[in-house]
Amino acid sequence: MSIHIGAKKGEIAETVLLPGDPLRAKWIAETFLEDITCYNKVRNMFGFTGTYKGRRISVQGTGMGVPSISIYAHELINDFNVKNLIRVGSAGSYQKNVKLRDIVIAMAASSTSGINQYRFQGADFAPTASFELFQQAIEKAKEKDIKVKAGNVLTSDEFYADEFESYQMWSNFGVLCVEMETSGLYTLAAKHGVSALSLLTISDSLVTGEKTTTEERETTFKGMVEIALELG
Ligand SMILES: O=P(O)(O)O[C@H]1O[C@H](CO)[C@@H](O)[C@H]1O
Ligand SMILES: O=c1cc[nH]c(=O)[nH]1
Repeated sequence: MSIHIGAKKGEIAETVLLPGDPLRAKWIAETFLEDITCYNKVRNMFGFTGTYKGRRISVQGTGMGVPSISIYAHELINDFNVKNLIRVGSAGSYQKNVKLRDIVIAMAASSTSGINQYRFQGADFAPTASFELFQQAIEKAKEKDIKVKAGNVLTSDEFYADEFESYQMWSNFGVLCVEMETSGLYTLAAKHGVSALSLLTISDSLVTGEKTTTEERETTFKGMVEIALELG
């Protein structure tokens, strides 16, 4: 057991799916996995282990933002020996051609989060996806005939920006969408020599103002999860 994860050694698989929302973790476990056990209820940040096509896999809620996912990623890697960390999150589109429910694979994550500025003493670190997981995700998406987009995403420290139009700068530099965790996840994976990938489903668009419902954010996004479950 670690500070935030109430599992015993061996109860968490080497590959873990990481939704921000703990209820999405529950939905993923109940919908896709067999023989599930709930190994974590600390702070209601549910974690489950089960099997998918005979392979052991876990799914752990991370909460929102870089500080929260950093706690879970740190403990999963250091206390539970997790090797593949695959985020399955929602994101807001920054581009006209990135539409509601599109799947975006984060090749890299720009960020407004201060932690890497502090960590690298003002220099820039480029948090990038695991090439192996990225390649696998592209292949699996092709096999399943699921369309994906891939590129740079923004990991933001704020959901509600003071200036709504501030998204334009990132959009002008080709950033596909905004979410709140990937930069932290990729940085910790690099630090500890493990693999990470973020798959994101577009839940709303800053360009058009369209939105999915709360229920959809909790319990849909099936395509992204079907790809993620095959990785590692
Ligand atoms: O749907 P999740 O995985 O939580 O991801 C996105 O949704 C949350 C904001 O509503 C942030 O955590 C953001 O990254
Ligand atoms: O972080 C997020 C997630 C979804 N939509 C946004 O606008 N921001």
